[in-house]
Amino acid sequence: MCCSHSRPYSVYTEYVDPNLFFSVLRIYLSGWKGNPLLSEGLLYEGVWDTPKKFAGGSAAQSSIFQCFDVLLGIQHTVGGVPSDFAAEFLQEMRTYMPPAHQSFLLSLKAKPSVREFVLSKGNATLQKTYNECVEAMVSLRNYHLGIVAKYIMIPASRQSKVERSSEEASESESKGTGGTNIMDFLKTCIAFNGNGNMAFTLPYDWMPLLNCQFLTGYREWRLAHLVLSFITMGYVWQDGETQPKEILPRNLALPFVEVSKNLGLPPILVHSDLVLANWATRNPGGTGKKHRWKRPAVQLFLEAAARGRQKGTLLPLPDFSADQIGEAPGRASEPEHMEPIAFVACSKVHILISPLDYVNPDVFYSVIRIFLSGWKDNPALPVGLVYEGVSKEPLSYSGGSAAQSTILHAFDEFLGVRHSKESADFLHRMRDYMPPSHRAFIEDICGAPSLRTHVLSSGNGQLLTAYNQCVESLAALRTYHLALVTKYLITAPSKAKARRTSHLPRPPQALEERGTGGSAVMSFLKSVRDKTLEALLHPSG
Ligand code: HEM
Ligand SMILES: N[C@@H](CC(=O)c1ccccc1NC=O)C(=O)O
Repeated sequence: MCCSHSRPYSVYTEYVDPNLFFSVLRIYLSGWKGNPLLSEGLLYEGVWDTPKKFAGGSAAQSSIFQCFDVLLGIQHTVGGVPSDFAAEFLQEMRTYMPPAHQSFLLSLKAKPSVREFVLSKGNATLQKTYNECVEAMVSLRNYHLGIVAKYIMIPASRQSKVERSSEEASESESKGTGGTNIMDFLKTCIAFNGNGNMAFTLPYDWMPLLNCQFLTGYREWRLAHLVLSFITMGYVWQDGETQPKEILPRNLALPFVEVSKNLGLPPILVHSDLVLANWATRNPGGTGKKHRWKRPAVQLFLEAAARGRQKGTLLPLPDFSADQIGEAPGRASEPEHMEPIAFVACSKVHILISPLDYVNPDVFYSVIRIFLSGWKDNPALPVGLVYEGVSKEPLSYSGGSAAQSTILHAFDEFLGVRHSKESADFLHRMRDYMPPSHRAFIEDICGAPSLRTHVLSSGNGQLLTAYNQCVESLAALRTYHLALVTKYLITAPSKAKARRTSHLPRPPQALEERGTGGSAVMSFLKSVRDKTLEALLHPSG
């Protein structure tokens, strides 16, 4: 199907200058319907007595996409919230097409769609081809989103900056507010898809130089790190592990390094991007607990399979941020409450790991995992990545890993678990990938008097039992995690290899032996679990 090709778009976007398009050409395409500049419409003198409203010229009036939609049985949203009226809009756009095109669409609509035909046949090959066509449409529309961002959103944000700065004249110039407003850019990259989930547009072809001075407040800096890290991972691994990008372009590298320095984080995707910052309130205006449902905000992992370049896979992740554990009953300062707190905390994490069961292990391994991979201890990018404009030498950073989650580090220190030198070295290195306040929190726990020594010296049997329950539940959690890792990293890939055909890309091989954080997975995780058990106290005498 011809839409598997985005070349015609590339040709167009190669020679039309975005600023010229936005500030000179675009107005001549505008109409007088829904246009505040001509809100009453236009009077066609001598033709009609009253002004008429007509929409401006738009590629939505091209019959080709609509034709594919009808053929493939793709249905667009009808009604709903005011901004969600795709079907009505596209229908109206048909009235701007030449009548021959309109009647062609009508004749297509009158027949059963290809979708119905494919469904009725129950033929797997036919279904696969059909799905490829649908995916090609998605890919093309994603590509188009990028074009819209490049030709409208980014020039618009520049213009609003120019308007602002002409008001503030020399003041803003002296502050060096050149480049694109990073927040406008981030908003442009993150768009809502039909399900209300946020999705990304990849800016590889049009990434402007971003100005971080527009970021206000910690939350915005964290959002910037989250988005820039996703774009970076997508960029580096877009063509798979055999052809990683070795240079991160300046327009991405410079703001990413600046944002990272500001936050005290490394310039790579970290656990605090993927999990901790990756949620949003479902209904920001709503009140009451029901309305404050958290959900992952940016969960799109970028996959370059089949040259589509802009596909995505949703990765549902639990949010196991420390604030949830704060809901546990009891007060930390009182020893008798120690058991409920640590126990509830561990079992909460346990519950929160479970939802991962619904992430398909094949998809995780073959599609998603590569985008968590880093450029340290990774044979696919052994020398590291050059951050253009930052350093001539390549820099090495470990990939995103839950070993960067603060919670088990905190429990280990709190309970006095001592790991082997090799595991401890790795885990300590992972602390450099945490937000500095998390690192400091762990250090505070290390600096406090030892709970384990206190329990031992207290001679209090109840306290010792409570302590041991906590250690056991921590070890049980690690045993559970080991089973999860076996399912996702051992069983699934070996089954995938044994199968000859799959719609998924060939599973990557570079990190077969290692975790995305760089550890020697099974021996590391077993040692960490076994050393946890070694912390158990035995009543003396
Ligand atoms: C698909 C699911 C998962 C896989 C395949 C997986 C895999 C791994 C691997 C390979 C490591 C070793 C470190 C590295 O090199 O990256 C690791 C460590 C770790 N993972 Fe997971 N993980 C998964 C989900 C989770 C979840 C949901 C949690 C949430 C609590 C978690 C918590 C940890 C922790 C805390 C460590 C550090 C070792 C420890 O302290 O026990 N993992 N994981
Ligand atoms: N280190 C793991 C992946 C991992 O850490 C992970 C897997 C699923 C969901 C979240 C994860 N890490 C979060 O920071 C791996 O080697 O595949």
